[in-house]
Amino acid sequence: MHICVMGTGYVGLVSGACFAEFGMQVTCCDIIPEKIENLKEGILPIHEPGLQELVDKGLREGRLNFTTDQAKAIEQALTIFIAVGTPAGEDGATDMRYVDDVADTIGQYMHDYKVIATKSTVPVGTAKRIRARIEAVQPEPVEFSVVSNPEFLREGAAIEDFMRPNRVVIGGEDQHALAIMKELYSPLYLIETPFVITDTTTAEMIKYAANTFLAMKISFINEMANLCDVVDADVHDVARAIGLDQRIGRKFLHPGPGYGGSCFPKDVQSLAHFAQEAGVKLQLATAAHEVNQQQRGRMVEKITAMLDGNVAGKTIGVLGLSFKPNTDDIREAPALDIIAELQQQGAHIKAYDPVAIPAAQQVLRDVEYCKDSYSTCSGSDALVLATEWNQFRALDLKRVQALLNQPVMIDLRNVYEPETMKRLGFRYTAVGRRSRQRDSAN
Ligand SMILES: NC(=O)c1ccc[n+]([C@@H]2O[C@H](COP(=O)([O-])OP(=O)(O)OC[C@H]3O[C@@H](n4cnc5c(N)ncnc54)[C@H](O)[C@@H]3O)[C@@H](O)[C@H]2O)c1
Ligand SMILES: O=c1ccn([C@@H]2O[C@H](COP(=O)(O)OP(=O)(O)O[C@H]3O[C@H](CO)[C@@H](O)[C@H](O)[C@H]3O)[C@@H](O)[C@H]2O)c(=O)[nH]1
Repeated sequence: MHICVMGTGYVGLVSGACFAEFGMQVTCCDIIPEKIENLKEGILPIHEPGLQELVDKGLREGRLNFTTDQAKAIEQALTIFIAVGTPAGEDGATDMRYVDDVADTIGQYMHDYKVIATKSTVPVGTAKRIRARIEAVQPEPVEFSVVSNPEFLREGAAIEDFMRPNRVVIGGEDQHALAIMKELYSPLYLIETPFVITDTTTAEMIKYAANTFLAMKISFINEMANLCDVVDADVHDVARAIGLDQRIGRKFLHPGPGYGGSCFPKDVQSLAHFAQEAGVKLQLATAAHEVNQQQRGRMVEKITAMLDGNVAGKTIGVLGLSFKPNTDDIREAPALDIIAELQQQGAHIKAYDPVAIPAAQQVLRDVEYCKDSYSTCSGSDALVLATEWNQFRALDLKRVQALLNQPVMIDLRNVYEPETMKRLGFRYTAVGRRSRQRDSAN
């Protein structure tokens, strides 16, 4: 089956490469010519484990193509996936311009029946909006189906998430389109993937409900961690113990500097915004967002407190710039806001990230970018662990201590054990970790 994917960001590239791996004939389109020229040569715009191998294979075996020729790609395909960005607009509303443009392009170049499947995260009502736009620009009326097929992949684990999803959600209004969609995902039946088949509006709603619930879990544990800090309890034990209750679950209860990335921050706000437009006030979504915003400020306070209340003139080494490990994506990365605030307060910043430095250089000025963790420590008055890349989990702590001007570490991802750090002679703080020796009963 021939499919066309509109957009070569994370979702477009991963979906395209994975559908090609499933045996489909895939054409990925973008409006940025140099991106497409690079992709034709196998040069990827993003760092995602496993993606290079899949793209190389798809190109080599002729199942994966890249083009700016949208007319031809639309003409050839039976199913067209929309995978363009839906960034936050004003007041948390979703900026729909890219989705609208794609719908117009599809309408213009469509000459026979197509299934138009939205993978972008879009506000409730978008399927109807896409239908109306296509009908308005079609040169002559041609039948088509609009389907909502939200994507749940995580950056850094995108291939695995696409190939072995917890579920596939397909929202559609007619059986013919649903049958075509099920056929596309048929390899997943072999691994007994649950399919949720529903209407388009419900499918659109599911994506926001999932992301907002996960964001709420993170904000909840961050609030618990902040309280643990004050009452000297240990949030790891709290998270583990509550998570062992299967009704709660252990995942997404890691405290830290708050969630970042291109999804949770914008999607939580977008849900609250379109709910409000529908006359419904979503207090939990709003609270999750507010807690998340405040968490970054709290991290700055933690760092400042470890430097005697004043960072002016001090050098702070920061490990990790991307919003999470295994990606070079810095969209809404907590590290960036924290660095900007520390700079505002007069600190000099040294920073290292395994892959995100080129992206960070575009937005963060006056940072001394380093070649590895140890050169970041050298001459710094404190070390901040901002993103939990694996290589930061296994630092030679004796060497770190020797290189720092003073043995101060602020671990925003709770990678190290407070007691071990204390034993090694560090002045160490984390997020919600108990700092004094445990009771003898423990
Ligand atoms: N990033 C993720 O992990 C993830 C996961 C699930 C869902 N989503 C959702 O998927 C969507 C895409 O996210 P992303 O991170 O891949 O986006 P992105 O912004 O990284 O990439 C979007 C791409 O679309 C291209 N584009 C814009 N207009 C176009 C047009 N008219 N025709 C063809 N291409 C066009 C852009 O040039 C860009 O390359 C968003 O709605 C996002 O919320 C993202
Ligand atoms: O216990 C946790 C788990 C995550 N995070 C943070 O939350 C953010 C998002 O992490 P994650 O969900 O792993 O990455 P994303 O790639 O943003 O994926 C989310 O957003 C995607 C886009 O909608 C969805 O497809 C995924 O299902 C959803 O997990 C990151 O800043 C993490 O550091 C925490 O602070 N604590």
